[in-house]
Amino acid sequence: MARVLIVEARFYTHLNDLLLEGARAAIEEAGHSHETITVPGALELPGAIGLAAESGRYDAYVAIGVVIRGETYHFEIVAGESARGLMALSMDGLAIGNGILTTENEAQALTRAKPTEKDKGGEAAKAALAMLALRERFA
Ligand SMILES: Nc1c(NC[C@H](O)[C@H](O)[C@H](O)CO)[nH]c(=O)[nH]c1=O
Ligand SMILES: CC(=O)[C@@H](O)COP(=O)(O)O
Repeated sequence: MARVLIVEARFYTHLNDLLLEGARAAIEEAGHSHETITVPGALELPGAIGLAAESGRYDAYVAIGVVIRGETYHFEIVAGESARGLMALSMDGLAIGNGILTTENEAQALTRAKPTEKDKGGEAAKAALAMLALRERFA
């Protein structure tokens, strides 16, 4: 049984709850265990996963968050840098699924967060487990 850490950036509570529902369902359906920690925003997700990875307690990681464009360039920073940070950790060999929504508006985020619609939380969890299986194949 794999130990999966879900790291959520709780910036939009109702959207995160939907993403978490999908991610947890996917992990449980695959027969693995999970726990969840919370950080303030998407920019903190890569750092939190990096810290957790140093503990050696987890086999895979799912990043959950929602970044919705506002009035300034900050969207590009938050969306781009959180993704870049996760990619860097993945290239270091961590099994990570990216469930950070980056959307123009809340309606786009909602349809992607709902497990009954695009289920991006579940998709990210499945991606993390796929990368874990791949790592075990090459071990
Ligand atoms: N605007 C959004 C943010 N911004 C906050 C940053 O992620 C970060 O927590 C802050 O800059 C302090 O370091 N975060 C999101 O997750 N979603 C947003 O839409
Ligand atoms: C993605 C963001 O950082 C955004 O929500 C912040 O909004 P604004 O650009 O209007 O400050």
